[in-house]
Amino acid sequence: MHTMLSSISDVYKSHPLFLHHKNPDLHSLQELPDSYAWAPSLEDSHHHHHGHTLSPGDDVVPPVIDLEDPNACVLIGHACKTWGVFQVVNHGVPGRLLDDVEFAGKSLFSLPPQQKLKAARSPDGAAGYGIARISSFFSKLMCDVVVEYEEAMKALAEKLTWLVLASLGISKQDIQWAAAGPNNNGQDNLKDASAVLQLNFYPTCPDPERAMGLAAHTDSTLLTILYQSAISGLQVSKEGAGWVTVPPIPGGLVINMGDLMHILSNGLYPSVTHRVMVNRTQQRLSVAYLYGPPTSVLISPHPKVVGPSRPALYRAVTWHEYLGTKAKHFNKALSCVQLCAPQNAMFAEGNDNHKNDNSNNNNNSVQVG
Ligand SMILES: O=C(O)CCC(=O)C(=O)O
Ligand SMILES: [Fe+2]
Repeated sequence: MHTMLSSISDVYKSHPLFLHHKNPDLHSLQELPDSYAWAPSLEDSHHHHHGHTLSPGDDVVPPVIDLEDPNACVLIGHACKTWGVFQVVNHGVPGRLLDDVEFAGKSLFSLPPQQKLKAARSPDGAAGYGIARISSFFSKLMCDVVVEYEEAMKALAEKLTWLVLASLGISKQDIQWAAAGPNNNGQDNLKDASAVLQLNFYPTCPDPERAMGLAAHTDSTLLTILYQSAISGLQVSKEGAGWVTVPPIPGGLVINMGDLMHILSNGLYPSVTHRVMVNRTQQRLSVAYLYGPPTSVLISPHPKVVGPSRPALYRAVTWHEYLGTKAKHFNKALSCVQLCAPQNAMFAEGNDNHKNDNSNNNNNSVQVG
């Protein structure tokens, strides 16, 4: 389920998706339908890639960062570099609001299928009930909570974006599209940022070993704030450790780096690949706040993270264009906007005469669109 916050609906209009519920009533299944049974390779990854290459004492879960810690910025930078994901506590979003949004989401998904389908999302729509790209006339039921939640998420997403960028040495003044405008009382603001609120519901599954809640992907965002309630299921991919479960912590929020941050940071903060496993006995609700820049602003490796020894790895792209690339090429989308092979470019040392410092070229600036 999606609630539309900005011109993302214009983006979706240009990339219609024709998706249908094959089994609208997944609550009553005794057996896994064939259409939900994934290839055996899934089982391999269930059992064999689970932290076995790490020695005891290694970090096996993404860091939990206290946002009131004076050192939070440094901790965030380290987490972005090594994991691409972290959890935050003391983030200022009241536990009561998290409970309310969870309750509202659960009531929404527990409506009879025929009632939910009345709010089905159209192929070119951003709002409505549906599969994956999914919000609604039901939002009336939960309007106050959703509006309050969106406001809280927007404030937190801005704060986190500045912290992530600050950890790269990028300040507010360095991001033109996000700078304070004449109309916002001189307050720094990610002006006209775009966002989508997505509620995901994972029913219990009679055969969780053979099914997938949400397939492995990266988010096409700057960052995503995820509330996963108390039920685990989210896994992130970490080099050397395989799939690692992100354990739910009370009141915690999961922060994922998305593809646009990957591009903006010139690959220093890679977007995290993640997926969701299903559960035999417990249904699961998650609330994702997918946060990005205004959809028509060009995003490219920032001049502060581009230099003679580290040329820009990606070309400039708008979120609008990138979502189109993602719709077409899915997990290959980042490589579609890559400028040169990473082995030639990434952290190349003593090799600078073969490269240009592109920092004055259009491709490397963040422009107001
Ligand atoms: O349900 C989750 O924990 C993750 C959801 C997710 O990855 C997404 O909505 O993009
Ligand atoms: Fe995701």
